[in-house]
Amino acid sequence: MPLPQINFFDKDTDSTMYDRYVTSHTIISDLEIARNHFKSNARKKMTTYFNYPSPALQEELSKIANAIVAPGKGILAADESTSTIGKRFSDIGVENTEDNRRLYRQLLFSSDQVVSENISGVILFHETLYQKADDGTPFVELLKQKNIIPGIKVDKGVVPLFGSEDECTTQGLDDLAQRCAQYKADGCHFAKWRCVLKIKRNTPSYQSILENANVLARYASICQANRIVPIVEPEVLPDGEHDLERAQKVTETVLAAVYKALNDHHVYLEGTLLKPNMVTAGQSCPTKYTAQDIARATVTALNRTVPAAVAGITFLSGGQSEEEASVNLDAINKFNGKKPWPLTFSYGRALQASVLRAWGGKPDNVKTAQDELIKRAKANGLAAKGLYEAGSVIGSAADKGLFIKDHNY
Ligand SMILES: O=P(O)(O)OC[C@H]1O[C@](O)(COP(=O)(O)O)[C@@H](O)[C@@H]1O
Repeated sequence: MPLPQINFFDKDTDSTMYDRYVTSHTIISDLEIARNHFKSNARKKMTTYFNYPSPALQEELSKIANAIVAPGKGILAADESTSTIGKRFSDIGVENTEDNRRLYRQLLFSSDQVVSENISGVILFHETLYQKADDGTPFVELLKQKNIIPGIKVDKGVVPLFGSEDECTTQGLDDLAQRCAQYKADGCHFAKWRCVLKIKRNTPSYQSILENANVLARYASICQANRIVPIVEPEVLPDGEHDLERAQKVTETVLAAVYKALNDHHVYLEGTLLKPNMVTAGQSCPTKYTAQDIARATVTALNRTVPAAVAGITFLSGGQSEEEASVNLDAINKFNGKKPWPLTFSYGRALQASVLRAWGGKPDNVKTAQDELIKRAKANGLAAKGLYEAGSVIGSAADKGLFIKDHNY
C-alpha cells in the first residue's frame, strides 16, 4: 500500500522520525496517529501567532505618539540620572543635591508657556516625577498646565556584557510592568529606554546587536501593554575614528535588528517612537563632513531599516553642540529624499547646555536661563520643519562641543 503523503514535517528536526515511519511497515491506523502527532507539533512550531492590541489601545497609543511629533515640536530630555546630572552640575560648580536637582528642573518646567509651541513632551527621571515646585505644585501638573506630555525614563542603566569587548546591555525589565502601570496612573504617557552600542574594530558584536534589540523589544511590548508609548533608543556612540560610511552601516545593522525584534514581539509600530543617533563620523575621524553629508547618511540609513508605520523619529543629540544639533536636524528635514515619518528632536545636552551655563545655580539667573531654553526650543522647532537658519540663535553655549570621550553613562 502506498504511504500517505506526510508534508508537515520540519525537515531538519523531524527527518529521523519521518524516515523511521517511511521505512517501517506501519499499518495505516498508526500512520494516522503519527500524522496527527506531527500536525499538532507543526502547529506549535508556527511563529506567526499573534494578537493585535485592541482598537482602543491602538488609538490611545498612536494619539500620544502623534501628539509628541506634531509639526515643529519635539522632546526635552530632562531624564539625566543622578550621576549624569552630577556631571552637568560639576561643570557649572553646582552641588549635586536633591534640592538643587529639584530647583533646576523647576527652572525648566516653569519656563514661559511659549516653550510649549516647540516642546511637546518632557522625559523625567523617577525622582523628578515625584518632586514639586516651591508652591507645592507637582512637576507633572506644571507640565500638564502647559499642555506638555510627561514621559519617564524606565531603564535602570547599562551593565557589561560578559565576554564582550567592553560592550553592554541595559537592565530594568524585571519589575517593568508594575512600574509602567504606576507611572501611567501617575500621569506619564510615554517612556524611554536607552541601549548603547559601540563602534570599534570588532564591535558592535552580533551578541550586543541581538541582545540590545531584544531587550528594547521586550521593553516596548511591556510599555504598550500598560498604555504607554515606548521610545526605543538604540544609541550608536560617536566615539572612535571611523568614517561616515562605517557609522551608517553600523546604524543600519543595529536598526534592522531592532525592527526585526519589535516585529517578533508584536509591538504596534504606530504607537512607538524611535530615538536614534544621527549618522555622524566618529569624533576622532580626520575627515570632516558637512551637515548635508550627515543628512544623506542619516536619512538613507533610516529609509533602509525603519518601517513607515513608525509614528516618528526623535533624534538624540549625542554630544553635538547646540548649534550643530539644530543645523543637522534642519539639514535632515531639508534633505530631498523619502521621509515617511516626522523627524524631530529629543535632546538632552543640546537643549540644556546654555541653560545650565546661564543658571550657574543662582536664583537671580533663573529668568535668563529660561530664555535660553525657549531660544533653543524655537531653533529646534524650526529645524524640525527644515526652516532653521544656521547661526540665527546664539546661546551662551551654542557652539560648545558637548562630547565627552569614553563617557561612562
Ligand atoms: O545616562 P543617563 O543618565 O541615562 O542619560 C543619558 C541621556 O541620554 C539621552 O538619552 C540623550 O541625551 P543627549 O541628547 O544629551 O545625547 C537623554 O535622554 C539622557 O538624559
